[in-house]
Formats: sequence, C-alpha cells, structure tokens
Amino acid sequence: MPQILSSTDADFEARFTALLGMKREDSPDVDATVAAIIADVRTRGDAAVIELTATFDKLELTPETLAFTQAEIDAYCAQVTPKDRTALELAADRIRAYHDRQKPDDARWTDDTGAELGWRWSAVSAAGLYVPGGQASYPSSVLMNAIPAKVAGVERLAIACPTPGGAVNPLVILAAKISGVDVIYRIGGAQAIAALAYGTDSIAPVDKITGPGNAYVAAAKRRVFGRVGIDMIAGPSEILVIGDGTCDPDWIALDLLSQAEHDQVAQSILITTSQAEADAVIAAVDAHLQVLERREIAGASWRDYGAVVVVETLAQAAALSNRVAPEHLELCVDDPDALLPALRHAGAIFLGHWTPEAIGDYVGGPNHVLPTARSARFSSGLSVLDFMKRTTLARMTPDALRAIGPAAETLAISESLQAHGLSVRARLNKLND
Ligand SMILES: NC(=O)c1ccc[n+]([C@@H]2O[C@H](COP(=O)([O-])OP(=O)(O)OC[C@H]3O[C@@H](n4cnc5c(N)ncnc54)[C@H](O)[C@@H]3O)[C@@H](O)[C@H]2O)c1
Ligand SMILES: N[C@H](CO)Cc1c[nH]c[nH+]1
Ligand SMILES: [Zn+2]
Repeated sequence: MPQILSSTDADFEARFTALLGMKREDSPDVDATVAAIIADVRTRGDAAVIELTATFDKLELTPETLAFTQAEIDAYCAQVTPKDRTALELAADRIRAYHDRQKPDDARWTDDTGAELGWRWSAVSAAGLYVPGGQASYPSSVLMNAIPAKVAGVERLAIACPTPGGAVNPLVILAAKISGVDVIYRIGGAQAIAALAYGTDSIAPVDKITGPGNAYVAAAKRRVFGRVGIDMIAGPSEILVIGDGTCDPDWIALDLLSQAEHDQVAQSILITTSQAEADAVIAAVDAHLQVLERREIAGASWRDYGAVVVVETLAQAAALSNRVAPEHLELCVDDPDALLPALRHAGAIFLGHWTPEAIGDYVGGPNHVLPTARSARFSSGLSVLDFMKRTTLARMTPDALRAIGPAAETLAISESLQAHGLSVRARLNKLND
C-alpha cells in the first residue's frame, strides 16, 4: 500500500515532511560505492571499465569492443521495423522543432560612454550523453540528449549506454544514428561517467556530461562535476498528479504507474481534493498491478514510495506540490490554467486530462531529461543551453576609458591590487599625454 495522508489529520504535517525527506537515491552506501568506482577508473582506465562492466552488466569487453563499430551500427539499424523507424523519426522531428526555438541570441551594444559590450554563445566541444540501459532501454533518451546537443552545435557526441548481458535495443543505435552521434560505448553506471569525465586509453574525455540514470549514475555525475560540466541530477523518475475528481481514475492510475515502472525507487504521488477519486485510483492501481508486465518494479515503487494525499482545496494541493518540486506534474483537473499560476517548482507540467506524461516522454517535443529529487526547486530540464556557454565581450574606446577607468583604479586600490590599478592608469596617462 502507498502512504495515505489527509490534510485534516493531526499528524499530517509531520507525515508530509517525512515523505519529502525520504531517501530514495542519495544514500551514503551508493555514494561510497561510486567514489570507489571513479577512483578505480581514474587509476586503471580501460582495465577498470572492462572489469566493472563484467561485474555489473555481465558483459565481457576488450578495449577494441568498448565502442560499437560502424558495421555493427549498420546491422542493428537494419533490424528496426519501418513502424518503429517512423515513430522514432516523428519523435526526433518534434524534439528538434521544439529545441530549435531554444537557440539563444548573441547581443552587442554601445553604451553612453562609448564602451561596446555584449555576449556571445558557443557550444561545448564534446559532450558525453548518458543513456540508461539497466532495467529498461531508452531510445527516446538518445534523442532527448543528442538533439539539443546538435542544435547547440556540439562537435563531438559520445553516448554511454549499458547493454546488460550484451542485449542491444536496435532502436537505441538507430536513434543515435538519426541524431548524429559520433561514438556509442556499451558501458554504463558510475564507470561510464568516470570514463567520460577523465578519459581512458580508449575513451576520449568530454567537456559536459548530460542525461538521466539510476542512483549510481546520479551520484557519479555529482562527483565528477567540476572536472566536467553536468546538466542536473536526473535520477529515478517521479510523477505528481493533482486531481479534483474530474478525471477518469483509471487514467490517473496508469499515469502514476507509468513512472513507477521505471525503477523500484521511482516515486508516484496523487494529491486530490476528492476522497472518492483517491479511493478509486488506489483500487485501479492495485488492479493494474496484478497484470502489468513490470509489476514487480512498479509495485515496489508504489508500495515503498507512493503516496495519496487528500486535501480540501486545489490551492492546498498546489502548495504541497511546490514543496515536492516533482520531476513531472500532471494537472488532471477541470481548469488547469486556473491552477497553473500557483505552481512554481516542477520539471515539466502537463495540462489537462488529455495530456498523459508519457506523451512528454516520447513525442511531445519538450525534453524528458528532467530534474528529480526535489532539484526542480533550482534547476530545469535539459535544453540547448545546457550544451552552450556564454562568453562576455567588452571593448573600451579612449572616451569610455576616460569615463569609467578612474573608478576602476579607485576600486583596485581599495582591494590593494596595485597592478590592476596601474594597468588602467597606464592607459589613462597615455590619454593625458
Ligand atoms: N529523470 C529523468 O529525466 C529520467 C529519464 C529516463 C530515465 N530515468 C531514470 O533512469 C534510471 C535508469 O536506471 P537503470 O538502472 O535502468 O539504468 P542505468 O543505465 O541508469 O543504470 C545501470 C547501471 O547501474 C550500475 N549499477 C547497478 N547496480 C549497481 C550496484 N549495485 N553497484 C554499482 N553500480 C551499479 C551498473 O553499472 C549498470 O550499468 C531509472 O531510475 C529511471 O527512472 C530518469
Ligand atoms: N519518464 C522518464 C523520465 O523520468 C523518461 C522516459 C523515457 N522513456 C520512458 N520514459
Ligand atoms: Zn517515463
């Protein structure tokens, strides 16, 4: 059974706070394991990656087989059915169209002193794209990572994707080909993140690592940050549905299960103003859990981390949702636009009964790599900007330097940084010659 809470219960605040504090992924155990894996890869390079892949993915590799060859890529792509290819291409087109709109503009202007100022955006040179592959395979995550990187103009794209026991989903390979990826490594987990960050003899290091993954992947990304850039913590999936009793409870149940089936530590929460809806959704989830293919994973997630919260008003629901800051937020209410202004913290919001979160996972257009573990309070879903950085530009003229240079000199003296002041003064003196 999930946790069942009612806002009128005396212990509601304590129980809701405990729900927020649940440790689903950042446990000290995971972090200690990840620290040891990263250290091993830094020390032993390919040998460590190969050994860890044998341990965790039950796959024997050599330095020569770490990456798929072109012949393998072509052979896997040829296995994809026309129906699957068409669906993948539709998804790719929609994701590209959405992300094309995110391209930022450079800026350049001259202020009233004559100083020319601005900024210029440029792409990182090489990106490492993590595509999960432990408990499920994710062709869609290939597109969600690679397309914004391409739109940004990244020169070299490397994918890391585990293939447990050597099992390969041909759609993952086709998605990589469609989106212009340069190399696909069949490695996963913390060892893949470490290899992309630090490099090995066979794996060239990248500048930025993006993409979702399980708790080990998320912990590894936290640890390599600084050596490389990362997008965000996109860990085990989450969904929060706000209901007002107007949606089919079966639809809500399936939406909750769609994220629960990702991982035993995924989290699905319903907050509703209707006790009848809460009861009906719980019953519908139970019914689906009898037959769902991934019922073990989804059932464990629902039992251990699921929650149904009954509240008195939608305003209350919105306030609680903001405290959760979920990865995905579905507004299964009669008037989602009326509720939207009250919702500040969520990775992605899905408006109305006709917008299942699963559309966003595949074909909606927005990115499905989204912040989890309450990090939507301060970060956003993957975008073109994650693959770019902004460089500022400045050009002084003699007049501009005359106007603002003395203030710089004064501030340099106040910081006891003599050379700073002198570098400005040398030019001002020249102007006074
Ligand atoms: N937030 C998002 O945007 C988003 C998007 C898609 C998927 N996801 C999440 O990605 C995750 C995918 O997880 P997954 O497990 O299927 O694939 P994964 O590729 O993330 O993880 C598999 C790897 O985990 C490592 N691993 C597993 N057990 C380990 C252990 N005991 N010690 C050390 N390493 C270990 C192995 O190296 C293995 O290769 C799910 O949690 C899913 O919810 C999130
Ligand atoms: N819901 C996941 C993000 O949490 C993304 C995904 C890919 N495929 C299916 N779902
Ligand atoms: Zn999903």
